[in-house]
This record gives sequence, C-alpha cells and structure tokens, in this order.
Amino acid sequence: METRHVGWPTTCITVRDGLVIDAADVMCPMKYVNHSCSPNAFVQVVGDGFIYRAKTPIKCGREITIDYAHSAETEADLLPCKCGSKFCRGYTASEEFIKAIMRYK
Ligand SMILES: C[S@@+](CC[C@H](N)C(=O)[O-])C[C@H]1O[C@@H](n2cnc3c(N)ncnc32)[C@H](O)[C@@H]1O
Repeated sequence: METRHVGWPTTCITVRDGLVIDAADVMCPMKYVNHSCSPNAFVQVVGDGFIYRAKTPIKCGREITIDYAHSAETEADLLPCKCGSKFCRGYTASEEFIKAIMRYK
C-alpha cells in the first residue's frame, strides 16, 4: 500500500489504478490522521475502500498515526515533518522520493 499523490494536500490514497480517495472531499476519518515516521497504524486496501490497522496495541486516548510515505516529484512537493520521532526522515514523503529529490538538488 502506498499513497500516490504529488503536491498538496496529503489527503489522497490510491486504492487502485483509476480510484483515488481524497479524504478532504468526503466525511472520512483519514482527514484527521496525521503522519508519523514511527506510526502506530497503517492503511490496508479492502475492496474499493480502505481500513486502518494498528501495528501494535494503541492505548485509549493515544493519537492514531500513519506513515504517509507519499510520492514527490520536486522539492516543493516535500512537506517538512514535525512528527518528533527519533527516526524522523525530515519529510512526510517516502524515503525513496526524498533521496531522489535530494540527489538532484
Ligand atoms: C490528513 S491531514 C491531517 C489532519 C490535520 N493535521 C488537521 O488538523 O486537519 C494532513 C495534513 O496535516 C498536516 N500534517 C500531518 N502530519 C504532519 C507531520 N508529521 N508534520 C507536519 N505536518 C503534518 C499537514 O498539513 C498535512 O497536509
């Protein structure tokens, strides 16, 4: 599973070719889920939709986070990350895209 979205906002998930859900347009909990480089949940595609699955037990009251790991084509597509994890990549994009963009900077 990966998010495939270039630029803002980071609210789109590609369920399959030709089907992208933009949480900003619908009543969708994804609209409120922040990114962390050490997330406690992930997105799993189910049919034409998706669900959140916990990576580990999440205590009541704790924030649910996912790794956006979105695509990016230019530095302007990179959203600086404020997750605060000691494993923070510095941006919410996937490591692959961050490395590719920084290589040609
Ligand atoms: C799906 S929304 C998440 C909910 C949003 N934080 C809110 O209050 O409505 C995605 C947006 O949240 C912000 N965001 C989420 N996680 C972030 C992070 N780790 N670092 C910086 N901004 C983040 C960015 O502005 C991003 O475009």
